[in-house]
Amino acid sequence: MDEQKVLSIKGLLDDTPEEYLSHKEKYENSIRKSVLFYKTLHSTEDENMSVDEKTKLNFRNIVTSAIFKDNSPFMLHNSMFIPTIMGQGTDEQREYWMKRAKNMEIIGTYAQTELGHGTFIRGLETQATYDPDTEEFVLHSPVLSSYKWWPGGLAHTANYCIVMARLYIKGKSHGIHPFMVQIRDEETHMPLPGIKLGEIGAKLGFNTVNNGFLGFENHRISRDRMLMKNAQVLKDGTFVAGSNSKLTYGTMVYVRVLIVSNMANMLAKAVTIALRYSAIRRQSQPKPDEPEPQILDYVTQQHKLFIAIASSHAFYMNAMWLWEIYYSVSLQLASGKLDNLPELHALACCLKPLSTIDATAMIEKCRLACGGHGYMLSANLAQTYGLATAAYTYEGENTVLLLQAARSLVKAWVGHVKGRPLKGTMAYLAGDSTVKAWDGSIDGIIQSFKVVAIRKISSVVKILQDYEKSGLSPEDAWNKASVFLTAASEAHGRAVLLSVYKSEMDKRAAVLSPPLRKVLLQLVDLYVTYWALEKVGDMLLYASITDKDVDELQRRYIELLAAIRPNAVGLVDAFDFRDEILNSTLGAYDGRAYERLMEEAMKSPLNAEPVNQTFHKYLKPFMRGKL
Ligand SMILES: CCCCCCCCCCCCCCCCCCCCC/C=C/C(=O)SCCNC(=O)CCNC(=O)[C@H](O)C(C)(C)COP(=O)(O)OP(=O)(O)OC[C@H]1O[C@@H](n2cnc3c(N)ncnc32)[C@H](O)[C@@H]1OP(=O)(O)O
Ligand SMILES: Cc1cc2nc3c(=O)[nH]c(=O)nc-3n(C[C@H](O)[C@H](O)[C@H](O)COP(=O)(O)OP(=O)(O)OC[C@H]3O[C@@H](n4cnc5c(N)ncnc54)[C@H](O)[C@@H]3O)c2cc1C
Repeated sequence: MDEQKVLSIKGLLDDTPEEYLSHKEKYENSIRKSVLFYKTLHSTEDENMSVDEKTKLNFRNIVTSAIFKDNSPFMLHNSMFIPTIMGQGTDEQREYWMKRAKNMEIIGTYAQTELGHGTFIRGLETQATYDPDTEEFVLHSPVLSSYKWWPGGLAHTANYCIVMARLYIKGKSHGIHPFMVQIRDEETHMPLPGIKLGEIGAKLGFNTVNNGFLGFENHRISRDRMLMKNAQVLKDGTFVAGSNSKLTYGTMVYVRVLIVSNMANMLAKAVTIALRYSAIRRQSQPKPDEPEPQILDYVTQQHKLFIAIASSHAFYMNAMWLWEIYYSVSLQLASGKLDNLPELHALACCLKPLSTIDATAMIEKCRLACGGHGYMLSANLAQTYGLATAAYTYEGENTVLLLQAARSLVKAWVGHVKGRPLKGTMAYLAGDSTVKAWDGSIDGIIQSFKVVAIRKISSVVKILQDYEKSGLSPEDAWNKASVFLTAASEAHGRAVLLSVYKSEMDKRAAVLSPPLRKVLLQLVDLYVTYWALEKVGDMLLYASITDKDVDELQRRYIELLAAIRPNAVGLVDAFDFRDEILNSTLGAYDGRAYERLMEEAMKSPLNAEPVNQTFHKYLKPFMRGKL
């Protein structure tokens, strides 16, 4: 998709900064722009795109959706409504609904979370009771906590949604299943009878995504509205279970993978803004007889920012690698082969949390690295933080996902001890976990991260087993050990992130020009060295690092910062964000940050007049003692 084509759409870019719009105006403006933008985007995506093209388009979608400084009310339509139809619909359901959805004849969302439940899907309370007499499902929200709460676009935008509801047949629950539900009249957009809709209110970010609530009062839908690829309800009410009840969770795995690439993009945007600003900002005078230096020449500033460049590369390489796994597992699922699904689930449950934790922290560090001007909304760093930090919670709250990954790691380790073979990304757990002497090479450090993971997983399994031997139930033992279960998952995730980044770069290095190869491998070295220093406690405990080795690592880290400095601006320019997409007074390519700050300041409605009407109404009487 050509960004120039998108950006040239008349009216897409705001002349009035969104910051000065009301909550309602922000939403209305975002709808206006989404329609403008979507007409262009829509004409460029098709079924036959390659994995790489699709991902790039998603990547570009993500990049381009940044135009809004927030996300679009159409976001869930693309990122969950359509994927759920694809993944959960029968062939005929896909045929019918995909045409309508891709043509934007209907706009959908994905309604799973309720006021009372987000994490615990099996606790969802929205009911879908099958009526064999009319061959319909009756959707009902029995109590307030069963209202759907959070789905993007649900409040005023979508007219259809996938509702994840508990299926009841003849009084028996058959678990959570996806239902295609029309929620608004296609002509009038009025909520249909028995449907209550509204917006959940202002949030830290996502304020144009139109997150809403949805309540049902015995609302009837026909039998063919249950998406029946993985499980079916026959006309007479016979329930036909799917091969694996977790297949209904498939969309969430897809989005978790999408989030890893989204974090690469968000972080790239933030560090482009902060680093370009750091190149033009001059401050302080360490050498009395010299001009104020660029703040980018302060090594502390390089420490704050260069890791963000390397992390964006690491997330992107891991995301591309994970997409390949996702697509191959999806093909296997289509032919009924399920045995690689647990590994994909575990990987997504590691990489989504780690990429969102790191990206959120590093985007905030990019903001802080810009001093006072980083605090301006016109810098677009606070909004970028708001978008990124949401991903810590949505699509599976990070702690919960790390515990899911721990579940797989514990199973793998216990199986390994009993002689069962390990496979895929967990195969390294069978490796030697005793490190005789520290190996400070990149591969040596990555190996040390694998040793740390092995040791943390084996030790938390021992804790679990000791608790169970002491008489604790498996559930209580699990809860007691859960802090160290998440730590073991994080260690596994770190080992995956590091080794995949290195191996994916090695694959690409062969085709790079020597200068480019040198710079990109410096970033890999920086990333590995940074994390070895961040996790020096684990290295001391499990990888036989000595204080001399740490001293050497610190010097290497400082030298790497110095080596990367000359290419730092070029590295963020290489992310190739157009100014309109960065949408930042500090990050524009021309470096005119001060002029842009002033231009944006003058757009404040308060600057329309020299004296605000409150002077005469309140201040003057107050100052004259007349109030
Ligand atoms: C601008 C103009 C318009 C155009 C658009 C342009 C742009 C468009 C696109 C780009 C936009 C830019 C950004 C894109 C980024 C993406 C953002 C998308 C927005 C997302 C918004 C948020 C949506 C949501 O949050 S949806 C709700 C998500 N909710 C959750 O994730 C809930 C988390 N909870 C769970 O998953 C489960 O409850 C779980 C797993 C915690 C427990 O499940 P359980 O049933 O209780 O299982 P349990 O008893 O624990 O047993 C576990 C068992 O099951 C296996 N398992 C679990 N889950 C899965 C799975 N998913 N797949 C496979 N297997 C699974 C697990 O392995 C265990 O197995 P065993 O150990 O063998 O028993
Ligand atoms: C910006 C945004 C957009 C969203 N969009 C959508 C959407 O479009 N559609 C949709 O359906 N949902 C959406 N959600 C909802 C989101 O999926 C849920 O918020 C998320 O799944 C977390 O569930 P929760 O909010 O109930 O938190 P909870 O699960 O209540 O988590 C609260 C705390 O409890 C802890 N906790 C919970 N369970 C466990 C456990 N088993 N072990 C240990 N600790 C636990 C968590 O770690 C956390 O610290 C969105 C949320 C946000 C923030």
